[in-house]
Amino acid sequence: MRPEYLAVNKLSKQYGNNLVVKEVDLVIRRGEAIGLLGANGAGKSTLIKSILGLVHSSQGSVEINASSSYLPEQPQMPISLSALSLLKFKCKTNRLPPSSAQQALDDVQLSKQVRNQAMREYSKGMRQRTSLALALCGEPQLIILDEPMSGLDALGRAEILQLLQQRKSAGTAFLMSSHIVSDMVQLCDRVLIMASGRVCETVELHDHSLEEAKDLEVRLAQWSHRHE
Ligand SMILES: Nc1ncnc2c1ncn2[C@@H]1O[C@H](COP(=O)(O)OP(=O)(O)OP(=O)(O)O)[C@@H](O)[C@H]1O
Repeated sequence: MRPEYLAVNKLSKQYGNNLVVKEVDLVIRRGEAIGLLGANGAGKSTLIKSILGLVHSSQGSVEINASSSYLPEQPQMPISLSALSLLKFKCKTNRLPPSSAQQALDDVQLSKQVRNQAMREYSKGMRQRTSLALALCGEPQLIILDEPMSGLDALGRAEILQLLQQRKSAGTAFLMSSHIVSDMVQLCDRVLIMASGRVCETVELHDHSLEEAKDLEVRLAQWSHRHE
């Protein structure tokens, strides 16, 4: 059996009296991609932050047995730097070969000219590609992505999806939240539908077809209505 990269057991998170993540169980193995789907406020980002220890979980346990990286929903970028300087800095602090910086920026298709400009001059899509390059740089075994396609146009989404699929085929594991069901269906093996902090249903994907995407949309709408 493929190694377990992430094991989450009965994880809960409470803000004041508000229980926003409720007893979530989750296992991700090498080469698996798991999607988190849910309406605004369902608890996806809080679950991700609790897994990463960025917020203290109220209950439960998390085991990560892999090198990992994280793309936040709203990355804070040092905009006076260029993407290349930022990636080179990451390589230095993580003891990665300097060539990994150029490689990651090639992978996300940020042009040679743009990667040398200060990020304050970037469009939203260029910033998102830079954030993705940061998450992919050094080829971590487990990559956690909170809304990775945010700000990308249709072609950009297709390019990034293809890149993530290649990494997955090579054994990288993913946990990804997104509102774009069609993207999620193309990459993921399983999708966890969340509503009011709880995983209401786990949907296994088989042929990654349009029909599976439509079925997922219907299930998401049903669960989200029940928890309004
Ligand atoms: N720092 C915080 N303090 C108090 N409540 C919070 C905090 N962060 C999030 N919440 C609450 O937790 C709940 C879940 O929020 P979360 O951001 O995890 O949802 P989400 O599913 O990621 O939503 P979206 O799709 O809009 O990004 C919401 O009710 C939100 O108001």
